[in-house]
Amino acid sequence: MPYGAVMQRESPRIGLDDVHRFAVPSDPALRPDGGAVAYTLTTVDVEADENRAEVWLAVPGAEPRRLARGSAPRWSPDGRTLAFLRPVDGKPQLHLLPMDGGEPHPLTSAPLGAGPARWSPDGTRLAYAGPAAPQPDPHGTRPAYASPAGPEPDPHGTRLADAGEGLDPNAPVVIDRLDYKADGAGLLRGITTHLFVVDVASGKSTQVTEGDFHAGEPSWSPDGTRLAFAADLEPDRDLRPGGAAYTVLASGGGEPERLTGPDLLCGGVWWLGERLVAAAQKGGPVGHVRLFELGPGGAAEIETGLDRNVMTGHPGYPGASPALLGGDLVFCARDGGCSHLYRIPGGALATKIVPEEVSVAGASSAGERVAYVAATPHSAGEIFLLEPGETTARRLTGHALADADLYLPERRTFTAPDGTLVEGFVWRDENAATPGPLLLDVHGGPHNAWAPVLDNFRVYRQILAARGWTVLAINPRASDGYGEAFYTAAVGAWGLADTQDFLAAVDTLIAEGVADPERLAVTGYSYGGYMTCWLTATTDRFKAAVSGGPVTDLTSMSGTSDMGLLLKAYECPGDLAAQSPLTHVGEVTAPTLLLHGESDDRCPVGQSEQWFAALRERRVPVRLVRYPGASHLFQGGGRPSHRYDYNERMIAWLEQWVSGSRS
Ligand SMILES: CSCC[C@H](NC=O)C(=O)N[C@@H](Cc1ccccc1)C(=O)O
Repeated sequence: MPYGAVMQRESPRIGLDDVHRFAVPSDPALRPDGGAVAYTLTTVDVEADENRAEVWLAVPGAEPRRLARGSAPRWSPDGRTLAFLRPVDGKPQLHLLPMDGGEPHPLTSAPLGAGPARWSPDGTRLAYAGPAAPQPDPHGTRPAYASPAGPEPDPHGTRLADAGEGLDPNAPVVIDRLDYKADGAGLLRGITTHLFVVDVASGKSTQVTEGDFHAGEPSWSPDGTRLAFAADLEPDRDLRPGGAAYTVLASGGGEPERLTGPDLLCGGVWWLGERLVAAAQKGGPVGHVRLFELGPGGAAEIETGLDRNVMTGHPGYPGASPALLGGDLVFCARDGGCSHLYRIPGGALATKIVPEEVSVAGASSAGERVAYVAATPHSAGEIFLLEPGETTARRLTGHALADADLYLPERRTFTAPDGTLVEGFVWRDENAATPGPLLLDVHGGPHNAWAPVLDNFRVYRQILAARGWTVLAINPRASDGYGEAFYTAAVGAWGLADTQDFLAAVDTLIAEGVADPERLAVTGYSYGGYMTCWLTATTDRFKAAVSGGPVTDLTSMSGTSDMGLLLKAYECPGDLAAQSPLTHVGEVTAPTLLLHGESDDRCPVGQSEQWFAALRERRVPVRLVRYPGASHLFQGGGRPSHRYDYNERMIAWLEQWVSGSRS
């Protein structure tokens, strides 16, 4: 599809088919001379029911162009070669694209696939974190890696390991520790993530870390002799949260050298010039991530002057790795629902360098320039370039849905009964009849946040607004972007602490005459699915509910989720039953649609099954829709047909059960 061109649309309003029309850029890489940005563009192949990843190039003043099939482009230090990932026989392998002419050619043939490349400072080697085969099993009982039900296709090829390409799907799986599965990868069967270094000239690959742990993304020392990475090497790491910063010899054969102590839970470490910067939590796994400078004297927190969570970027949690901009540190932190880029000029506090209404999902700097990808109220993602001396970044791409007439979110502040201010966003047609039906939309986490930007999954917001609904997305306490006290305000009090925030916002819109109290509905995913069930079990306000991938029973979650221990010991310490919707399921009357990925290892489908059975037994209208092969993150990277179905069923359910809503 050429730049800017989108398939013809029949209506100026967004429709269900637009789930297939979004083109979403990610992973920008600014050329070392600052003159061009390579990035991944993800589109949908409707026929194949797959997401398609391509490497594109944006040059200021020219139309972006497609370079190659693949993802995760990285420039060589001289700017003449792009390394990127492309699947070969279903496994991501590093390829090289000479930028002064020539075809891309494969560099690696790693048995389990490679990961995104990091060039050595002299451009002779590439490091990556990728899957490593299981260690020999001393008892001889561990089967070779295999997964009977393979996960969804991964167009970027950057997932931990595709454990679905195994040998014997019927082999027993032997489990001795809690970390035997991970959402998205499924059963790990002994596969670990390790660091590899590939010689560019010969293609020879060396595994530089090994052992029973997972190594995080590598970062080169300025002299090219060592790699820094974050990992948890403790033997009982499955029993408590961990993670430390390490360095290891890039040539292989060395032991990792630990740089941080047990007081920091380190999630990433980067060599920025001569500085080693780590992103870590201090004091426990539920709280803000902060930046630390690592030196001979230990780790010193970098003073930003912000009470904001540092966002290094994870699926569903937009952000970017810290980087240098003209010698100053730049990093991402969440503010008011959006991930923003900040710069710390020498000796001063952090300053925001992006507009308020964008959410940054990746950044790359060179000299005094920084390129970033951000969602905006009008687009699910565009590439921007901030030039030296400029305060406004230039948009280099136009991947927004052309000619779509969007309902733009209105930023609102509501006051909870205890006086707490709660922010939210409202989508509605200002000409719609009032009072009208209202859908309360609850985000997951619970430490994620809604942002006032276009979302390539939730087209239901636009469609419902066109049909006279108001969609209300609230950032209640526990949301990210409002300070650490707000972030931790529902620890041990899921549902108990935040219900008032949702109801205060709903009641405000009722009092304003916008929402009809007889036509209220609620939806949400994951923690949002939890809250959907909780609100229908503990109030009688909602006429219908659509609960996606929910947590319904914290007791069974603690032994079945890949994050069960974190949930039980740190998020919901105390009385699990008191915080579980299932305790109150006998009160539910709202017809409920449950939408769940069958391969969800974060909130296993049994959570929906329990809710379904309890409602069905009491003859409350309920339907469970299971998406085969879909992980917890299927809304972002899952099959296009599943994303379409999710939106279609939600709208149909709401219109069926919230009477009088059809315009
Ligand atoms: C400290 S929350 C970590 C859990 C995680 N957050 C980010 O990805 C997550 O998946 N949250 C779920 C709900 C959940 C929370 C804890 C354990 C299992 C599931 C969500 O997306 O809402």
